[in-house]
Amino acid sequence: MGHPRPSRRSPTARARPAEALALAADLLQQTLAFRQPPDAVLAHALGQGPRRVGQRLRQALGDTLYAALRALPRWHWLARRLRGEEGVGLLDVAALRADAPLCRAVMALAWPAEALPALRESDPAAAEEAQVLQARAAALDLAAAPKAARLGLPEWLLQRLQARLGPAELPSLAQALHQPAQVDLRVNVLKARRAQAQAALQAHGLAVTPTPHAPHGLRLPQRTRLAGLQPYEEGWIEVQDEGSQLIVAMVGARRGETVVDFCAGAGGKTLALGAAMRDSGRLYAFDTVPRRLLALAPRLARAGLNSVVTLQISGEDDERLQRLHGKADRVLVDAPCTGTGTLRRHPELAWRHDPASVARHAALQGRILAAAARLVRPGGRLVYATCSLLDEENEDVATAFDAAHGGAFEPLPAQTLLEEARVADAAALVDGPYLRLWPHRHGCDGFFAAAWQRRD
Ligand SMILES: C[S@@+](CC[C@H](N)C(=O)[O-])C[C@H]1O[C@@H](n2cnc3c(N)ncnc32)[C@H](O)[C@@H]1O
Repeated sequence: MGHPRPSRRSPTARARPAEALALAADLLQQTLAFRQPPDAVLAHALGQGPRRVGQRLRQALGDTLYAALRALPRWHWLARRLRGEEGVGLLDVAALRADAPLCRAVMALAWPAEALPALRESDPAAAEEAQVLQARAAALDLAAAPKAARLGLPEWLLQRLQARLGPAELPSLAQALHQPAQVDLRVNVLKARRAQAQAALQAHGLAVTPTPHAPHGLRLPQRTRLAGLQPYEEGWIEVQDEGSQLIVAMVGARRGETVVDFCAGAGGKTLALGAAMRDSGRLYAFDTVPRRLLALAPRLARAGLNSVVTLQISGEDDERLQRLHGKADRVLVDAPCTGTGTLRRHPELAWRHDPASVARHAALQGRILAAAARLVRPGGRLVYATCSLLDEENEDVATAFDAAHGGAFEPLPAQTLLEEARVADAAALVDGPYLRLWPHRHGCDGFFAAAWQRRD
């Protein structure tokens, strides 16, 4: 059964200051339609129309939308209990989206304490409403709520994570996934050394420290505007999570080699591979989505990379790939995945995916990995990576590849590859032969990587 589509009108067009919570509810409804990510919903809704929303309210609405998405089943359970509903079941996202008053209550409950002054300033009645709801919710006993509400993640995801980590560790993972992420930077070794970039950023007053593991990484404690700063404008640094940097370290690309970034997207890892190759040899960046590859061009220019060849492919079986069969020294498959390792940054992904989409991704991942493997030369290296937390997209894909290609590809232990790349404390980053990063254990996004060498 279909649900009413959210209004296509810009909410700002009818938002008076007294309607801040209605606007908030509208933002949540639009986000849960999954036509665009929350940042785009916010930019679209608040960035045009009569500017009746002040800067402070804008910021507060953004913070609240993310806070709501991060623990959605908890707010949903509380909101329905406050409506007097007993025995509230699991969150049904489509039903929530269709229920504007419920969305309003969810946003009121999720409104962070530090953002309440901004609400009070622009809409005192809404601030009063939020405070009353929050006080009433504080009197409810969350212990009676389903586990998904207590931990703030969907049931299907919790089941899988619990099977993997056990019940004791699950709450600390859930808590870590609900925290906003820090900002990691990768120093572009073509242009600067890490200490040099750190000093330059500190000169701008930024509290930047080296990342614990990645040799070229720096960490900022929170989101910071980098545009306009000399180290950024001159291409010394690039925003990249430490986990992504560690995946590139596993590829071990060197000067003069032929390297393929099979799922390059907007090229986060391509840029790091190009720097590792000192802009020599040949680096191919493939993707099926042209708009992503287009976004790569200015980033290549800023990073000073000339050796990258971008190619939009129709899919993993594009015939033009045959020319590269058996030729590449290294192939990275940074596969399309559910992104469950990045929920700190993209909390909406928990609500966009379900077991069926996990299965679809796993099937696609297996096909892409098998196709990409054909490009590896004898003695060359293949790396498969995801930013998913789920075995189905990680170990299961690697194991299925072993079963089908074990005669031709020998698994390489991640720890050895990381140590060769001068990654600090590599032993803490691996699980068996694989790189396995968890937000609550390693403080970065969740990542997985497996590597093989093609037998001669
Ligand atoms: C995880 S993202 C890549 C992120 C990128 N490597 C980075 O570091 O910024 C996966 C990418 O795979 C692309 N993709 C999806 N299906 C593909 C296929 N059959 N062959 C190649 N790329 C594909 C998607 O368009 C998406 O950009």
